[in-house]
Amino acid sequence: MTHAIELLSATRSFRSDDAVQDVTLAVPEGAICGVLGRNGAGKTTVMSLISGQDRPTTGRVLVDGEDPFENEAVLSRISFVRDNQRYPDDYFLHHVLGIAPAFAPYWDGELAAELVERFRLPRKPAIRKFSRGQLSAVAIVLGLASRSPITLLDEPYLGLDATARGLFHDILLRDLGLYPRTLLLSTHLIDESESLFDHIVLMDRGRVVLRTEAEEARHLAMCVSGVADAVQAFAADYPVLYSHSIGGLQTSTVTGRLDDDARSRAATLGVRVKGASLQDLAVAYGSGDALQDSSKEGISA
Ligand SMILES: Nc1ncnc2c1ncn2[C@@H]1O[C@H](COP(=O)(O)OP(=O)(O)OP(=O)(O)O)[C@@H](O)[C@H]1O
Repeated sequence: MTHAIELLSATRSFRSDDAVQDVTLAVPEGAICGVLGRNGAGKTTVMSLISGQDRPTTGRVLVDGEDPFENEAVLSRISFVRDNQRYPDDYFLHHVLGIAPAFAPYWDGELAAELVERFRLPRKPAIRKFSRGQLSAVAIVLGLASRSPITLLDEPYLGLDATARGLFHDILLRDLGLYPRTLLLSTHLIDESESLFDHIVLMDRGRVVLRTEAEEARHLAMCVSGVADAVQAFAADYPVLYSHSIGGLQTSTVTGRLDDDARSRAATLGVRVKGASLQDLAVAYGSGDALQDSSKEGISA
């Protein structure tokens, strides 16, 4: 399998703190990879390393098999659109759209025009006066219309209304179908974007705690809830990722497939069980309790 992006034991330290620690991951060419994790987990730092805007303190980052840092040939194939993209104070939308093709050799003006129209982006006022959602829409226009073989979208949904989010999904899938490329997307709106991903990288405190194909993630774990004693009896058979209790009730996320055995055991014990969603996994791994378990699982994308 050809990997568009590889990180090999990459660490990025700032003074004594590691923003990203010993990260190893590989994203196959043409995949849509969700990069998930709590605030400060290291998602933006990973994208900065991949886009050559930053360099690992130790370890390696490879894009199409090469170090992207100061590598013009590689950088010309990457678009990195951040959540806090800055524009000059006097810039209007037409300035941004006018200058974008100079930085994006695969730029498609027709797609940009369609997105501007469908996101209802105004020609006036200046971009600095745009609402939070309009700024996100500008970032999406740049990210999608660049048609870069490697596209990194860092939290593209901030402030976007539900219609605009649906539009983004539709156009993203349509355009990637027509012009396949490798896409990394970080988001906290996990439930909404889950269906987009074919790979998942889940980070916590600078480390990758789970990397897997999205399909596998759907069968990785179960959430069981009910009276604490019964939940604990059920969970005794599985590695527990995360538990929380209120009063005498408990919910636990446990590693294991929701199969007929699990269902009948849950029925016998009188607890509710369901397959863990990606959001459930993100909560479980983000609790910190699951760090050791995940490395034991040895899950890899
Ligand atoms: N330039 C820097 N100097 C010092 N610390 C930094 C720097 N950049 C990032 N960090 C730290 O590295 C950690 C990871 O930050 P990062 O922005 O990658 O997280 P994130 O997962 O993108 O978070 P969020 O979801 O809140 O955007 C944070 O603790 C952050 O404070």
